[in-house]
Amino acid sequence: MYRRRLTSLPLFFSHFHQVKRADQLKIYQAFSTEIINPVESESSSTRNSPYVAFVLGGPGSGKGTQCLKIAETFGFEHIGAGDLLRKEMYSSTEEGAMIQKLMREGSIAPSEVTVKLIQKAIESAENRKFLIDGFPRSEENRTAYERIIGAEPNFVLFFDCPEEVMVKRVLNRNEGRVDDNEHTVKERLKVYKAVTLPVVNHYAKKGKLYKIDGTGTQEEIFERVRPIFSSLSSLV
Ligand SMILES: Nc1ncnc2c1ncn2[C@@H]1O[C@H](COP(=O)(O)OP(=O)(O)OP(=O)(O)O)[C@@H](O)[C@H]1O
Ligand SMILES: Nc1ccn([C@H]2C[C@H](O)[C@@H](COP(=O)(O)O)O2)c(=O)n1
Ligand SMILES: [Mg+2]
Repeated sequence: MYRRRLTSLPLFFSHFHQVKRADQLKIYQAFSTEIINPVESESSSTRNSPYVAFVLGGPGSGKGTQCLKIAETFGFEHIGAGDLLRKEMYSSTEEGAMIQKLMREGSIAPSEVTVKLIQKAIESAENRKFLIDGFPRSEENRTAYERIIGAEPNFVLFFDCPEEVMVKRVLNRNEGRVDDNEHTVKERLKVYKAVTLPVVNHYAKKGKLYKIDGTGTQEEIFERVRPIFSSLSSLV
């Protein structure tokens, strides 16, 4: 069954041409989407475990916006790690107060807290296909997920966007977020470069990373994302 389903893949990948980078990683490039060593794994839904895509990118790179479109078009459940933490933040607990402080500083919450919230969201959903948006933000997040959930993601989407574009989007967001201000966005960018980009590189080396050009209109970006999910619909 697995082999038969994979026969559609060469068709999909024929839209991409292979190029070699200086570091010898193979990259399949189509328009602005790079698939670094694409790996197709057996359909998780057939094994009854969740099918998971992590969604990464800097603050304002468009993760949440694109996740909404993917969820609507391809039937994935969208779990925003930041959204879960924000919900927790508004609970009048000690943990809520701690999260609020971290968010204002642009820091990352303790991995155990975030992973437990994600675990609860996965377990309470009827859907078995998930987009986990804004996670893992650090190597510690990543290893905590592997330890607590006992699995790796099926693949990772990464929205690559210039810093000035991200800052402009964040400062125009106007959703009342405690971290949407010039000071916090600068801190978040520092954390992103120092702590999140190594996680992106980890998945690139493992052949699990789809790198998407995050510039242009929301629609243009979604057209770069669409083929990835279209090619999956026969697998998951
Ligand atoms: N392609 C785009 N062009 C212009 N504005 C965009 C685009 N994509 C998203 N936006 C807007 O930019 C802001 C940030 O987008 P979004 O919330 O999706 O980013 P994010 O990556 O989830 O950021 P964060 O990590 O801070 O949650 C939002 O106001 C959104 O409407
Ligand atoms: N894995 C995560 C995800 C998010 N946070 C905190 C820190 C972020 O600045 C904030 C907002 O997240 P976003 O909505 O931008 O994904 O939430 C975290 O600590 N750990
Ligand atoms: Mg977001």
